[in-house]
Amino acid sequence: MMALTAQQITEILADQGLLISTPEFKGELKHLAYNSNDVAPETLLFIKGRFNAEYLTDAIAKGVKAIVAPASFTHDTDLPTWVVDDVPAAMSVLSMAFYDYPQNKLALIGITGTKGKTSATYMAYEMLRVATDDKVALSSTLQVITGADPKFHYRAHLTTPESLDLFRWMAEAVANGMTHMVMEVSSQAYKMERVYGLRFNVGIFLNISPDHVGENEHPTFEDYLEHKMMLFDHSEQIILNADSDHFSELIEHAELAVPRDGIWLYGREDEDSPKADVYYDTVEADLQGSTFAVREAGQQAARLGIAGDYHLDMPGDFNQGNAVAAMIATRLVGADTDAMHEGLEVVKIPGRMQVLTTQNHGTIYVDYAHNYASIAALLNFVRTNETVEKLTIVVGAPGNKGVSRRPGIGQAVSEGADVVYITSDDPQFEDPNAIADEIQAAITNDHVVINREMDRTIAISEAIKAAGPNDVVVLAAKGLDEYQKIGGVDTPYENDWAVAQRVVSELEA
Ligand SMILES: CC(=O)N[C@H]1[C@@H](OP(=O)(O)OP(=O)(O)OC[C@H]2O[C@@H](n3ccc(=O)[nH]c3=O)[C@H](O)[C@@H]2O)O[C@H](CO)[C@@H](O)[C@@H]1O[C@H](C)C(=O)N[C@@H](C)C(=O)N[C@H](CCC(=O)O)C(=O)O
Ligand SMILES: Nc1ncnc2c1ncn2[C@@H]1O[C@H](COP(=O)(O)OP(=O)(O)OP(=O)(O)O)[C@@H](O)[C@H]1O
Repeated sequence: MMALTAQQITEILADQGLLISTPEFKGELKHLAYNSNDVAPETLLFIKGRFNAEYLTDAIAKGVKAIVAPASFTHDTDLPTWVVDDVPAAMSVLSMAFYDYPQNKLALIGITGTKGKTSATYMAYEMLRVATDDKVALSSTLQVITGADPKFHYRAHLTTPESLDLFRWMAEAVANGMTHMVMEVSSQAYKMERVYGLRFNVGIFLNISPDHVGENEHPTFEDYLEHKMMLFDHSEQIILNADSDHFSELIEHAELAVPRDGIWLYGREDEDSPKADVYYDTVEADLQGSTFAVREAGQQAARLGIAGDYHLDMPGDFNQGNAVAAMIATRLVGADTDAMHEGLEVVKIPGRMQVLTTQNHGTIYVDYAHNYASIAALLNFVRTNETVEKLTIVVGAPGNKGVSRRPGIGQAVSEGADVVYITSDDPQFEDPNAIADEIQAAITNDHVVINREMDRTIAISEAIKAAGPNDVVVLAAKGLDEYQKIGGVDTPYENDWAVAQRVVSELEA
């Protein structure tokens, strides 16, 4: 049974330089929690975030045995308390000890980037499933997977879980015989110390663009970038996109963290990528997927042995870069090229670049793109296909969240689309029409035909009806979300994919 003695707790916290004071307590703790609702007898509770005094009363009623708290947390109980400098950091180091350092029994890949984390994570996961005969765990925005049996597949709540949950899941993965794990690492994970003290065998840095700046996120872009780059400091080997914005800052930081022969740069052939080790280029592409060639430049890269042509059964030229990063990572943890070929043939990512091909209404994409960088990348990809006549996008922006994304969405539409249906997307407490005004204000290209329809189902239906056989309709930003957040309530919504399928089957019956 998993447990920590009071002495172990004191030693670990002192070793990490986190300890301010130790209780006179000699017992053992058999459960860890950061939420009062999760307290059982013999629990050590972490007091973090905007912890309310009532939660402690609740925890005491449930039999909490001791707490780890910041100096600022005062309470008039005689509960044994470890006072620490930094509770999230303490929670991470104590959780890994409690679960007996499961990360040491897993080859661990961490993936960061403004865009493509989920996609690259699922690609690496599929390749490693083949390579390890299904002994790979996964942690992503969509799901956590700790075993091949679907009973070990959980719905995720955060991109990177709280440290306590992460180490518990890792331990479950180890107990289930998993040997590898792939996980998304958000900048928030570093900021909130959810991965404090965790080392990755391989860290992937996909790209960085302005996003995630605002209330509850990062105060500035520099803060966002700094936290993302912390993955370099915690990785044995680094895979870095040579075409990323801010590349010179990225490589400078990476080289401080890891020797050059532990850094793998990848880039697109035609981008003039600065001295990449691995180059890739499109051989053939259509609206469903692509074949791309991988070339190794120089002796270091040749050690990988992954040169050749690969087929990715998923659209979007940006997904080739995600795939190459994932390929290098899986190679470094033991996958062979057969596993890569097979994994890339089968990978599907819920709500990301899902394609519906119709007879008379062209090709429809359901995709999660929801900021300038991702919508621009998506529209640009469709544009490069010469058979496409009219490009329509259905898009909105959420209320009370990511407000700075609205002009970016308008700009991407202005640059790339022929027709737009501006609609609602989780309006919350705002008026969707006012949000639409902000998007519309940034559509300065007269060529773009603008429609406004705040009922998302109707907007999708009209966009598809108006599309001809050589057109493309992009349903952006909601992926497979099955609700609209309206006035604080998750209001059921059919989901973009289901609406599109229904509309197409009605039209083409
Ligand atoms: C900024 C941030 O990381 N916030 C997270 C953090 O909030 P917090 O510590 O302030 O928690 P809180 O909800 O105020 O509650 C305080 C404490 O009281 C406890 N509590 C609460 C209720 C109760 O009845 N009893 C009780 O004990 C809570 O468990 C918590 O420990 O801990 C909560 C759970 O413990 C998280 O749900 C919450 O994520 C918020 C909701 C969130 O969505 N964060 C976003 C910004 C985020 O982290 N996003 C990134 C992705 C970004 C990207 O794409 O790059 C991510 O990794 O997901
Ligand atoms: N490398 C990339 N560059 C630009 N856009 C991308 C890239 N990869 C994916 N996208 C676009 O971004 C969308 C989100 O992709 P994905 O979910 O993989 O990213 P993410 O980093 O997990 O995003 P988020 O942090 O928003 O959850 C995709 O649906 C696609 O439109």
